[in-house]
Amino acid sequence: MSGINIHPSVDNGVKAGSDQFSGGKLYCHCSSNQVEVTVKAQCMHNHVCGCTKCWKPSGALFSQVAVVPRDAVSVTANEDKLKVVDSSATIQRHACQNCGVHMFGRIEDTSHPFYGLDFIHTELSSEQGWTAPEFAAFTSSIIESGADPEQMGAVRSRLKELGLEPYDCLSPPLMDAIATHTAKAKGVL
Ligand SMILES: N[C@@H](CCC(=O)N[C@@H](CS)C(=O)NCC(=O)O)C(=O)O
Ligand SMILES: [Zn+2]
Ligand SMILES: [Zn+2]
Repeated sequence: MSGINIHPSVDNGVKAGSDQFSGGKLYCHCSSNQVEVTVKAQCMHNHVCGCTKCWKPSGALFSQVAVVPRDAVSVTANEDKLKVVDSSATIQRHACQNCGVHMFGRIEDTSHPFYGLDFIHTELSSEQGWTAPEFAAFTSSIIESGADPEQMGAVRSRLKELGLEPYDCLSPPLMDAIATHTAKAKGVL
């Protein structure tokens, strides 16, 4: 054990996903009347995120977050418990008002590069087979939640040991995809 709690889903090693997997149900942490979200798709671009906005389980330095097509996501129980955490954010994070867990994040701006994709935390599902996290995003942002800046070398080493290359924004392929979208929107590509 390293003593560094990246996220419970990866702290004992990153488990590979399954090609046959096609989705599952997500549940909030309430002991009764749980919010249930049904996801009818395998996830993509799973990663750990160090930013202050993504929901992290208690004790974890990072969130684990992936995307799925928004039309594959539906709230199938106790939708009345959900509320958008910050309506001014690009990603509208729908959280259970009782336990605080974020059930899905949605982009409503149709011009956004990631419009059409919802953000989900696959550890809210008991099913195995979700695509595994592939990299670490917004690593430096963990400091904004109170992580010791002196610890960053050890955190980045641990991420590399787990095969989660640390970046301080998104991964290069995703940053390239965003820039390509922006360039096309501006007409320079
Ligand atoms: N340093 C900031 C970074 C926040 C940030 O930009 N988060 C990324 C990754 S989730 C993002 O795309 N945010 C859009 C949003 O939260 O709506 C923080 O930690 O709060
Ligand atoms: Zn709840
Ligand atoms: Zn984030």
